[in-house]
Amino acid sequence: MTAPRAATPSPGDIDRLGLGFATAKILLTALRLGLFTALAGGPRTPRKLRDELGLHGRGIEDFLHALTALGLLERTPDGYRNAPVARERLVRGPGYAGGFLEGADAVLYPAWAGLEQALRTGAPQNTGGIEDMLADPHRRQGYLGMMDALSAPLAPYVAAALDWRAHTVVADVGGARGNLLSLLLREHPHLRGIVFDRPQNAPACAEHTRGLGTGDRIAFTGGDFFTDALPACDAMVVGHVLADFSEDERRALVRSAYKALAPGGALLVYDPMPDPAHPDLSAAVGSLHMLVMSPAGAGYPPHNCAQWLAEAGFTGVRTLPAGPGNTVVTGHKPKAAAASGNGH
Ligand SMILES: C[S@@+](CC[C@H](N)C(=O)[O-])C[C@H]1O[C@@H](n2cnc3c(N)ncnc32)[C@H](O)[C@@H]1O
Repeated sequence: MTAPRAATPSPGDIDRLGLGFATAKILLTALRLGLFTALAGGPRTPRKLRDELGLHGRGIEDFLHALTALGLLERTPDGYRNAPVARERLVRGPGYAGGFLEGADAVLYPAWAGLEQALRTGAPQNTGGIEDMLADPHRRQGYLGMMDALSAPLAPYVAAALDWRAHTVVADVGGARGNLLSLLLREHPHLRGIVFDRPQNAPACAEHTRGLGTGDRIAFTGGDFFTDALPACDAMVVGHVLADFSEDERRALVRSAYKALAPGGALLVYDPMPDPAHPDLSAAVGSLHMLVMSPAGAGYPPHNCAQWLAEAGFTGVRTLPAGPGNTVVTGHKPKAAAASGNGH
């Protein structure tokens, strides 16, 4: 069977695709400079912006012109001002959508410069591993913000993927600072939660869940999900985690999940799950992030995940789309299963 064809670019599109890095860097640099935030106070001339942002002056007109052509700024007789979308989403403060992009600029952009090298060698192109990053409070905070930005749009899909009335304690394994779990618990007030993650994330989780009003319903367990038992629970979320690791490690984690769940409990996995039969740029890009950022990670087709769950003993395995680039897979531990696992 042949795969459905993706949209065919015109010859003119090819240059635009190839120079996409320039457009990306214009937006990312504007965010890094705090340009949209500076313009929240009203229009500014290029000269005023140069002084406020500490710039040289050369190139500023072209830079502002480009942002205007992108629809992010508007030119007025008093100078440049934010276009409506920039006013709503790119000014630092509530509703700011630039946090993830600022993190992507700092972490992903340099790693993507090594895409060719990653494809040739299979080696990640970032500097330092997760433990280095977690040891640095500033980088850790940026990382946690990026994770929140990636998973928050999936919360409605997670909240709708199971009949949560049948569950009481949900563990979010690799749950970071409890952002997604908080959104789920706010949607289903009878649930209590456990975040299982590296111990370094405990203070951030306590602070973040307190801020979201779920601190009294969420406990934190620190550990290593490859060497420690996972928390006992009757529902478990493993999101944006399996794709960071090799296939053997994913299978091992799914088996640990099965062991920790009570009979009748449910496992929910979400990740970028590119399926070659259905080309999806978001899923493929999400998967390539893992190529350049991790030693063995990659997205995987939904049917592979379904198979790992079935091999571990889960039944009723279902696959559900979860917005651009992500898929949710769920399965249940049979009610008759022994709590300690199925012997696989
Ligand atoms: C990509 S983030 C996903 C966070 C969250 N689930 C989400 O969707 O936003 C992976 C998480 O797994 C945690 N993690 C990585 N290796 C771990 C390990 N060996 N044991 C426990 N947690 C780990 C990281 O600290 C991080 O919070």
